[in-house]
Amino acid sequence: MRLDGFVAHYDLVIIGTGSGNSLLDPRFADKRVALVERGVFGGTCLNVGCIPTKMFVHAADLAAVPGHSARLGVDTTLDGVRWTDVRDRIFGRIDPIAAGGQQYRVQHPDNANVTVYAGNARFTGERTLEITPNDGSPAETITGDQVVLAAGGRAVVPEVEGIHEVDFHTSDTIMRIDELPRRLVILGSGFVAAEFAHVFSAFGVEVTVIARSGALLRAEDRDVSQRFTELAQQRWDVRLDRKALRVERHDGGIRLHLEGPGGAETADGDLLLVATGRTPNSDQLDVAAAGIAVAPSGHVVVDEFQRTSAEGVWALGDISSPFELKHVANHEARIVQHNLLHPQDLRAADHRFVPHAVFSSPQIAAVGITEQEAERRGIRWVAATQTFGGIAYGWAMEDETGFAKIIADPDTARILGAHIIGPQAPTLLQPIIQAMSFGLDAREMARGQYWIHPGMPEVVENALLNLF
Ligand SMILES: Cc1cc2nc3c(=O)[nH]c(=O)nc-3n(C[C@H](O)[C@H](O)[C@H](O)COP(=O)(O)OP(=O)(O)OC[C@H]3O[C@@H](n4cnc5c(N)ncnc54)[C@H](O)[C@@H]3O)c2cc1C
Ligand SMILES: NC(=O)c1ccc[n+]([C@@H]2O[C@H](COP(=O)([O-])OP(=O)(O)OC[C@H]3O[C@@H](n4cnc5c(N)ncnc54)[C@H](O)[C@@H]3O)[C@@H](O)[C@H]2O)c1
Repeated sequence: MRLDGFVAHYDLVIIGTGSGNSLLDPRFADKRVALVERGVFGGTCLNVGCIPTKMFVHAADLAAVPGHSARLGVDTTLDGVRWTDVRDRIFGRIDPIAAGGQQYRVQHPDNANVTVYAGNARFTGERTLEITPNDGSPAETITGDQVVLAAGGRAVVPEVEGIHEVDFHTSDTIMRIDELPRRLVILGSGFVAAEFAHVFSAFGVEVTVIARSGALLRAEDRDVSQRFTELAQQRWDVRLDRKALRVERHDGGIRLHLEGPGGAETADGDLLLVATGRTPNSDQLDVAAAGIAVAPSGHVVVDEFQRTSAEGVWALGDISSPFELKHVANHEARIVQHNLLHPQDLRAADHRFVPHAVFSSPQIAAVGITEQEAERRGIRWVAATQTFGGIAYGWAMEDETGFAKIIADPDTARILGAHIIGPQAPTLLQPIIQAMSFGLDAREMARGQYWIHPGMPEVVENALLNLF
């Protein structure tokens, strides 16, 4: 039993068990640590993000095979998609990992120094947090010499009239539904929209995508975004330049009222997926009460060492990073880990060449600047493009839509950016990330090594050769 007014003090308090959980290793064994998690242990990527989505994408890629194999002379048919089997296989593998991770921290002797709080943390003062346990027991106050904010973000729900009166989904819930809908309306046209549109359409669902702007994935290089939009229009009902005005229940599902170039219109679906971005959880943590500065976007402000504006408070991952990507959260976790252990030898995070990939169909991967950005920032550049169809493996596949574009500095030949749309795009991008990170220039990269023939990386080799 805790006495009234009891405050538990720790050397280190970590809020969030996504990337936050990976901070702890045997080097922290002599420290008293509190680990606070209000939701499912393991955070977004494991439970509702990268991992399950890519497991669905893999299944969707298999379901999509009959759509493109016949023109190569291989007739296949899709006999069916056992949605609940797909779903249960995925979460039957993921849920035990989350449960096992929690059990390890709570019960294993390795973690004798760690106290796990299953509850919501909120700052009430400098490095002072009130924890409201999930089980309804009384709130507790804890303090820490060091505090790490790894509390991530959450899906944003836009202010569309009636949205809270219908049963809409976000990426948190759509993967656990009990049956496939006949029709799915997706509001938004970014990462989540592109990946789920592919998954559900490959599984036979009629998908409508509602975009505010004139293209899908418009943060990508303009040619990539345009190509993706053209291809999407062949598979899905894509509505561009639409404003969502109102949503209502209709015919057992939903009806979205839109305003577009052609005036008023509606989009009907059995389910609505809201995919309009994410916001950091800094507000719910009440970081202002601890004197922690926040940017207008809601991201906690950090310096190059991942320190916040408050003494002894660090932040990493989606709560402070506008990239909102797991590899960035992982990198920042390693930096915070080092800096906690070596306060006299702080390391800076490296955000120079942060890549991303969209696991839709086709796949997209990019790193560095776009031509549009180079123009905006007054950077001199040269760009070259290579189609997949123009190299042996892509030609063999009869790929007619994929390409790789590489942007370089005309004087130094340093690579400034790369944008790939087509099969295996994330894998093909990796050597370019490596070249940028280690300062290998485009000429050297193209000519100073062998490229396996006829391997798909020849698309990168030829884009590089086309540059100079
Ligand atoms: C559908 C989807 C697909 C994605 N796919 C990819 C991908 O393919 N590749 C990629 O790089 N990134 C992907 N991401 C992004 C990636 O998941 C995130 O960047 C990453 O998980 C962020 O990690 P984090 O540790 O910062 O936060 P999280 O993993 O979100 O962890 C934060 C934890 O803090 C807890 N928490 C929050 N507030 C409190 C509080 N007040 N008290 C106690 N606990 C709290 C939360 O419950 C959560 O468990 C995807 C995201 C989504 C939504
Ligand atoms: N493969 C990956 O790495 C991956 C996959 C999924 C998600 N994620 C991460 O999760 C984050 C969230 O993904 P997301 O797709 O929700 O966000 P996003 O920022 O990629 O896209 C949001 C979309 O919603 C639109 N939008 C915003 N407000 C709107 C409104 N009021 N009405 C209509 N449309 C509106 C935007 O124009 C944009 O198209 C991303 O930032 C990404 O970093 C990454």
